[in-house]
Amino acid sequence: MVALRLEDVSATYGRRTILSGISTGLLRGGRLTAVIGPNAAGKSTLFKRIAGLAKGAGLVHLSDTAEGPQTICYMPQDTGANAVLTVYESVLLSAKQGSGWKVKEEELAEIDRVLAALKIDDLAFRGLGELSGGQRQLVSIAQALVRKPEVLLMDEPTSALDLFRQIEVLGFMKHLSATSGMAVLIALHDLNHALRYCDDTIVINGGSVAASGPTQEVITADMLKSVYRVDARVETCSLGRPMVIVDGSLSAA
Ligand SMILES: Nc1ncnc2c1ncn2[C@@H]1O[C@H](COP(=O)(O)OP(=O)(O)OP(=O)(O)O)[C@@H](O)[C@H]1O
Repeated sequence: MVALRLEDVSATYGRRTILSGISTGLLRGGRLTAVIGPNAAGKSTLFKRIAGLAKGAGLVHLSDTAEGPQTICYMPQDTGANAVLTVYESVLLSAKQGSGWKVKEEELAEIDRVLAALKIDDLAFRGLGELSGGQRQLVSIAQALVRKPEVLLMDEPTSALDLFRQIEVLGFMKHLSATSGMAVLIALHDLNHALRYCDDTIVINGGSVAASGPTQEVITADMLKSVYRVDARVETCSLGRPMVIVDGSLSAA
């Protein structure tokens, strides 16, 4: 199964250093890893650096992988709407990236499966330009999944989704990574989603790793205070699940 490890990774835009000294343990296939941290901490930049879309020193180690074009897939936070294509065409185009243009039956069947799994099969022949923000986000997820990457980097994939869709998508990703062996890294702002769905969590703050490890060990009141500047508690709800309860911001206290 694929495993990803970062060794002293940095990232720069021009002369500006955004990330430095980012090292991780083995991020294994079959697991979901949350990447959390405040706005502008460097989460998207980290994903771009891993995907080879940003420059910087250090090493991105990938083991037990075929290292083809489908190895790493980055699903960006903002996906523009190409009004010319239908949903189906855009997903097919993504599936064919890096391979020939001959379309096989099983590729079409896979697109049907992914659209159905994300419950957007009814949108297949609608133009991208006429979709809502949440619908477009689901299409972006479909475009990433049909490529069947070994490492999937999802940048805030649920930010435009309603509550029902958020838990559907995250539950589906957890199931998919466990069954397919894909390593999934998800940038998230909702820390309760990280606690519920993600095995491990990496906290980025000011371009460095502030904490990393099993999610429940990482998301603590102390971390929330030092990284997010909020007074918060992590308590067990009536169903036995840990939950973040925010009492206020430190600057307002
Ligand atoms: N193309 C770019 N050129 C120069 N600076 C950039 C570029 N993209 C991002 N930055 C800067 O890099 C820093 C990190 O941005 P990044 O998008 O990685 O943060 P983030 O943690 O994903 O933030 P958010 O939670 O707000 O999405 C920010 O200060 C941002 O202004």
